[in-house]
Amino acid sequence: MGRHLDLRQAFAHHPERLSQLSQQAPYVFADLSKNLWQPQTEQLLADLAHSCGVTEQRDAMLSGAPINASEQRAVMHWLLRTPQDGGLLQDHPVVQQWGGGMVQALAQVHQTLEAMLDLAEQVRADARITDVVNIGIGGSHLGPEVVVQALEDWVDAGTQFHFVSNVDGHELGHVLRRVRPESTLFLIASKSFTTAETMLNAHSARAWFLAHGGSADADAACSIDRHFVALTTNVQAAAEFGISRTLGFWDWVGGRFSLWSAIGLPIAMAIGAAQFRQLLQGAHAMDAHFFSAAPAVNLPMRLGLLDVWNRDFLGFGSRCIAPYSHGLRRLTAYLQQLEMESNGKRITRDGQVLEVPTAPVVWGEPGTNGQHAFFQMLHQGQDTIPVEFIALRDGGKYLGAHHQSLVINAIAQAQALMLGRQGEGAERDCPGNRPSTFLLLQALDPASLGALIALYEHRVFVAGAVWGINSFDQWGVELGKKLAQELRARQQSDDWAEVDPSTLALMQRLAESPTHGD
Ligand SMILES: O=P(O)(O)OC[C@H]1O[C@H](O)[C@H](O)[C@@H](O)[C@@H]1O
Repeated sequence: MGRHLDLRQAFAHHPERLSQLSQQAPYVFADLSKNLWQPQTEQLLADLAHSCGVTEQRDAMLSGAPINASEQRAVMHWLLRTPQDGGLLQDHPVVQQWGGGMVQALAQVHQTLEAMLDLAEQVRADARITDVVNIGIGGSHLGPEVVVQALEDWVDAGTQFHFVSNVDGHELGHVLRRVRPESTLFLIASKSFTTAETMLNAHSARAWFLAHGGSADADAACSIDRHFVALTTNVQAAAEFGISRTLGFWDWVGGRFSLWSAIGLPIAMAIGAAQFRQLLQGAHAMDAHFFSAAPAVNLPMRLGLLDVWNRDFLGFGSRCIAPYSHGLRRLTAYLQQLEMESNGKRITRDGQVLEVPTAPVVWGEPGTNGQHAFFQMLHQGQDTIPVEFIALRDGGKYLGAHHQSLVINAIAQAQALMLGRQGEGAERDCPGNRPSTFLLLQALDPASLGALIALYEHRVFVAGAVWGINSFDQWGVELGKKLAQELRARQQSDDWAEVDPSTLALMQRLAESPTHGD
């Protein structure tokens, strides 16, 4: 049913294969027929999902239950794009059961959304602001960056958006050399407002601002108050930093799920309030599909189960994402955090070591560039690597011939992976029978992009629910941060005073005494 399936034979004997293994979902058409599975496979996987209680776990998320158990938090990023009246979910039986707490949470969501959109429109109307610098990392960076880049057709040409994330001074320096304090707005984006890279970048930006004509005096024309905004759940820490304008959000919004919240302010500034609402609307349409559609025609369910099939039954250790769209050139980086930080885990929710592999390595680059870089391995390498093509039905205003060429290349590559080539000599032959998924997005517009991102969020949920892991915490990132803090303290301590702070001396000293007190 899996590795022994010959896709060429399957299509030859079952012309109905495409219609059985593809479907339309909101803004996205998915062709799953070139994967190494059969309709019966999907039925068995649906039985597996049923036995793992995936639907019950999904409904628990919709009820506002604290399903992120290790942090005792609800998981409600989907609430951020739910209309005040519940929208397409208002008749859902679980929503019908919502208590006052959920109703109040939804009201707070809309209160914050209106404040955020008002601020966004104020900045867009202020001709003095020509540059917006978002300082944040991880979920406080990747989501806003991919959306602002993807929706550049809607971005006001009069304002430049910069995303600074790395602690490497080159990145912040590159931006500061190109902006002026009086025409720049700094967004300090950090859910915790403690992340070391973001805090150092924020302090350096403030120092630069004050050294180049900015003032700490709230009444000054070019003041911290007017030129810095904090996006965080930690309002107190933002105030201590000296920022008076803060847009807050809630603990039940995970960092990698936060672009729909105040973290999305740079998006709203870039595309405007109306288009930001379209982004939310597209995601909500996908939410309603995920929470309501039957498993057999529930695209996030089918894709999440396909991920389990490819990883655990076929043993594929990675998945290549190939967006055939320059606008989606940062999508893979975003999906790496979404998928690998959510499901890159070995312990189940009840503390047991998992016997099966979980999240694959997610990697890739836009097409057609990938065809000139790593597609050789995909066609003739020793490992089978599932490929995920993402193409646009409507290429927008850019040069029709270019879009046609782009989509034809994507389709041809999927076909070549499946068909392969035989009989032209060992070095020229391609084995074929290599799986791929083809996602055809309506267009690169706010609603379609919102739906696509929501599709990936829910797909990650489904795979995590089958594996029985908590897809919403990320304890693995704490150790490195802790060791970095200890190393910084050791480097500044007396007993290391004689150690040359150069990297090599540090590495040698660490080799002699790996941990504190050695
Ligand atoms: O938004 P912040 O609190 O600054 O956190 C930024 C990032 O820090 C860590 O890397 C977490 O693993 C990420 O999930 C988070 O997005």
